[in-house]
Amino acid sequence: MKNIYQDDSLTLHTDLYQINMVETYWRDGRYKKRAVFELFFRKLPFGNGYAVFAGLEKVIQFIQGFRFSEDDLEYLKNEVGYQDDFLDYLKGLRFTGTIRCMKEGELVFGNEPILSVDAPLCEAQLVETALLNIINYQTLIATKASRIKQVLGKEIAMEFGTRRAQEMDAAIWGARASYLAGFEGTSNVRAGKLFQIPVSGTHAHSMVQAYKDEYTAFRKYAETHKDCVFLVDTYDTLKLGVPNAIKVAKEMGDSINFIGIRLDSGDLAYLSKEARKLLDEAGFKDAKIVASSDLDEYTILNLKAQGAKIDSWGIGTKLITAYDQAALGAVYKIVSIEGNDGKMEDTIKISSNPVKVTTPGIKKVYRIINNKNKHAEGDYIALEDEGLPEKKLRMFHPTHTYMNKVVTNFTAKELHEVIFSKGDLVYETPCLEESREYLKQNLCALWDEYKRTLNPEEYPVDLSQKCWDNKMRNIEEVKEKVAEMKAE
Ligand SMILES: Nc1ncnc2c1ncn2[C@@H]1O[C@H](COP(=O)(O)OP(=O)(O)OP(=O)(O)O)[C@@H](O)[C@H]1O
Ligand SMILES: O=P(O)(O)OC[C@H]1O[C@H](OP(=O)(O)OP(=O)(O)O)[C@H](O)[C@@H]1O
Ligand SMILES: O=C(O)c1cccnc1
Repeated sequence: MKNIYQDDSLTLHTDLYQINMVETYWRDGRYKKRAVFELFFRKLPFGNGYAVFAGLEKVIQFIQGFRFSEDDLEYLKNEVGYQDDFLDYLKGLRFTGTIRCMKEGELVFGNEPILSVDAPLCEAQLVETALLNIINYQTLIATKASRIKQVLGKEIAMEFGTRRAQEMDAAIWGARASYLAGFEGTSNVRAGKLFQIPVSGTHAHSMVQAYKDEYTAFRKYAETHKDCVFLVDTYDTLKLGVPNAIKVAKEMGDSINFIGIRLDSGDLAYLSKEARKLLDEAGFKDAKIVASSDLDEYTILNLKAQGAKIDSWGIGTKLITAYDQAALGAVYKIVSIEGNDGKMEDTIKISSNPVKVTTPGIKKVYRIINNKNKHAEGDYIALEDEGLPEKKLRMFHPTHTYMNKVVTNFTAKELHEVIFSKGDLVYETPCLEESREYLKQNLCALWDEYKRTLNPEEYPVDLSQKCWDNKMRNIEEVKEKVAEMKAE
């Protein structure tokens, strides 16, 4: 069936309720009220000690292209039933607000604003869904990839997940997030082209099956390619696969670059150790062993503990689908709104679950770096307009306030950059390589205790005294108001 509408804009990449709320604000005349929303997640994914922020580049693309197309408006009129006057308003709508955000490759923790949108209420509301969609996925995959890299150290990690990804966009942006997080490359050629990520690849079992035997398949491949990694597990890894790879490598000599072999099934520890012996005995001490097959940080760690002789790792399904945790759970919450007198007023959401009570007010996030050892002491969230003490900073846990410390001789690094100012892009986006390097530096400044993959220490994310007092005051005020409303 031919679709009558073009997929020519991303602005409708939102939930219907956002447009419905916007219609209410617009008809009520409230739509231009200044509002500030913050995007954050509550709990670190995978039980990790940190998350890696990714998604800003796509957020920028989305905001720059934010406008309803003629086709979008036609659809909203014909199929959803909005009226012409409201559609006229939507037609002229552009993003005119200010966005502050952490840089890609920043380390991020629970309950701290990654991004804030300060814009007319309608605009801030309409971008929510897309921003969450982008950041939730890319940050999740970057974090998973970083966990895997923590286990691998300097060993090569290749992203192989496209065929198992949740559709094409996920494959592309997941490959980018993995590279940002320290992977050495991807098998996805389009991601390579779009983001200048190194691409590499071996060959599949189908090629061996197409030629019926490994010797012919490897030989034909070697006659057509300089760099060769032969997949040796189609029939019998140690009796047929590896010997055939060695035979072809010897025959072809310097006319090929025999990089090594790939194992994709069976006992990867045992097979890699035995294959290593065969390759060494044949004089191919530099030949590498690549492994793939449902790998993740747990299997890799276990294979290493078994003394597996694997040099390079192809990682697909469990990375690109964030197999053990499907969503990051980031949310977008309003923290301040312009009141009738034009002044900004804090807003709070109360919940019976204490972790779901939001922190009101426009805030800044600082990373407190110890000047002596250059490591992070924790993150400090302060109200936008409060100054930071220069000499002595008291940090305390926002829930367990008895957990506290005084930090001296520190540098407070503000983590938000202004990305859009009054609708204009003012941020110079670093290239992917720079963001990748930035993450490496950030990880160096994080104590190992937060980086281990199993039961890491909890990194402090603290509120300033003013921010904490303000939250408590807001909670009391709302409780009083609720009590009054109940009494009426
Ligand atoms: N020595 C090992 N220790 C722990 N896990 C291993 C070891 N060797 C392989 N694995 C993992 O065990 C799983 C084996 O998967 P499975 O039995 O489904 O198939 P396979 O051996 O890969 O064969 P096939 O691809 O033909 O299904 C994979 O996740 C692999 O990473
Ligand atoms: O295991 P993953 O981490 O998801 O890595 C990607 C997988 O994709 C390929 O298998 P597939 O069976 O799709 O094709 P093949 O015939 O090339 O083995 C490859 O051999 C890996 O096993
Ligand atoms: O190049 C490979 O070996 C590869 C690429 C994608 C998926 N599986 C394997």
